[in-house]
Amino acid sequence: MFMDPVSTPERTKISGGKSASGRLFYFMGPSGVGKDTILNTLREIKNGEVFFATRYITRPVTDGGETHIELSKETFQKKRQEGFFAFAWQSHGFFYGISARIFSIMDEGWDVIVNGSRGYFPKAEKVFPDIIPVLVTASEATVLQRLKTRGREPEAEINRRLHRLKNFSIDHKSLIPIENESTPEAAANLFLSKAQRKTSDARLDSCMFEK
Ligand SMILES: Nc1ncnc2c1ncn2[C@@H]1O[C@H](COP(=O)(O)OP(=O)(O)O)[C@@H](O)[C@H]1O
Ligand SMILES: O=P(O)(O)OC[C@H]1O[C@H](OP(=O)(O)OP(=O)(O)O)[C@H](O)[C@@H]1O
Repeated sequence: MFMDPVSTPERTKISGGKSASGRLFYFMGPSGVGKDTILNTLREIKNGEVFFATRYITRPVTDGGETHIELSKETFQKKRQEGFFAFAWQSHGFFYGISARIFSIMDEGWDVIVNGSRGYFPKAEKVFPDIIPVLVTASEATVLQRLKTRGREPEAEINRRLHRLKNFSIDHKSLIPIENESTPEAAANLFLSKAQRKTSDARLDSCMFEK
């Protein structure tokens, strides 16, 4: 299935505030740690304006999980060559991409959130040096339980994903670490509090915290 990205409701407009220039938050963390769940919780919080980038993936939409745009491998590679993607990587036997639209969205003043890969992060940082990494973590036991509960992958694939759990260390001056051992709401609010701008033009962030 292919959906026209222009008609995709990626943007969640909540309260009407805009900052001068948008920031790029790059969520990452091991499979099953809860990234999608936290992002869905963030979407539901009605007190901010953020652009959530939809992912283009060669994984069938029928596999469940996040709402992504499914592309065939051929279409993905064609779009990649045409410069359609800001970020593109390969993992778990699939191709993943984030549209280059995020750059014009940020130019318009929107903060952007993408769901990325730890393995790809060094390249993403080269593409956009002001990127703000957000690393979601939980214990191995918690992640294993969550992968089993989600039930999207067979056991062998769950074991492969667990194997990648601790294979990355992210050392970055702007890193926002988010431990997701409590509720998704707690993790989402932790992110919002850490993402608050320190400067006085924090219109977006003050909107985020309006009750
Ligand atoms: N804080 C949490 N508490 C309980 N269950 C969670 C929490 N965060 C995520 N989950 C569950 O864990 C599973 C994996 O979460 P998901 O968001 O798909 O992870 P990821 O996107 O990182 O692979 C899902 O079944 C989800 O409902
Ligand atoms: O380099 P890593 O940090 O290990 O990440 C590899 C890939 O795994 C996750 O995707 P995907 O949505 O397929 O998996 P998940 O839903 O199980 O996290 C993540 O978003 C990356 O695309």
